[in-house]
Amino acid sequence: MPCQTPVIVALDFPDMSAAVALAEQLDPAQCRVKVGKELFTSSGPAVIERLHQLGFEVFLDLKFHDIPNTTAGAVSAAAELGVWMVNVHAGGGRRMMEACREALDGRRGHRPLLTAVTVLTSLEQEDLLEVGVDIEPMVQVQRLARLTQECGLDGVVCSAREAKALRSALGNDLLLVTPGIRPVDAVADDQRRIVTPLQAIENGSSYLVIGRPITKAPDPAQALADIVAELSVSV
Ligand SMILES: O=c1ccn([C@@H]2O[C@H](COP(=O)(O)O)[C@@H](O)[C@H]2O)c(=O)[nH]1
Repeated sequence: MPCQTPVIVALDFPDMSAAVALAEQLDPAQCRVKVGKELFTSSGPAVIERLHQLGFEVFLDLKFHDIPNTTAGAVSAAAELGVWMVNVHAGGGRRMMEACREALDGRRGHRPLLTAVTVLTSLEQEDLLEVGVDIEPMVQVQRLARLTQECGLDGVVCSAREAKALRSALGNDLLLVTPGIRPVDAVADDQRRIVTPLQAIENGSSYLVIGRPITKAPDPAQALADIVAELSVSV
C-alpha cells in the first residue's frame, strides 16, 4: 500500500544493519524513510535496495552542492537507484539547479522528485551573519525558494516556520519538505527553527522529516503512531 501520511523518518544510523532494524519496526503505509550522508557513506546503494525491498519510498538526502555538471551527474545517479526524492543545495545557484532538473527531465523511466535545501533548520540569524548573510532566515528562505521555483524544481527543504509565508508568496504547487519537527515534549537537539508536527501541517508543510524523536524513542513504532494520530485530525 502506498504511504498514507506526510511523515518521512530520517534513518540517521552508522550502518545498514542498525537502519534496517529500525525500518523493520515501521510500516511503509505510515511513513517514507530518508537516507542521509552518514548511512549512505557507510552503506552505499545496498541500503536503498534493502529499504525498497521492505516496501519504503526513499528520500536520498545527500544535499548535493557542486558545479552544474557534477551535480547533474549526481542526481542522475540517484535516479538510477530508484529513489523517490533527491535534493541539492539551492545555494548552488540557478545554473546548477537548472542542470539538475534538465538531467532528470531528459531521463527515460523513473524520475525522482527534485528538491532544494534553502536554509538548514539548524541555523538561526546569528549563524547566517557569521557566513556573510546579513538577513533573517525567513527572507533568505523566501529568496532561495523563489529561485528554486523559477528553476522548475519540485520543491524546497525549509523549516515549517517559513511554510505559511512560502505558501502565500509562491502558491500551493511547490512541495515544502520540513525537517526540524519536534513534538511538544521533545528536546530540540541541534535544531534551531523547530515546529510541532500538527503546526507544520497547519502552516502548509507537504512532508515532515522526523528523525530522533522517532528513532531514539523507546518504542519507535509507537512514537510514529502517536505523531500520525496527532496529524490525522488535519490530514
Ligand atoms: O535543513 C535541514 C535539512 C535536512 N535535515 C535533515 O533532517 C533530519 C532531521 O533529523 P532530526 O533527528 O529530526 O533532527 C536529519 O537527517 C538532517 O540531516 C535537517 O535537519 N535540516
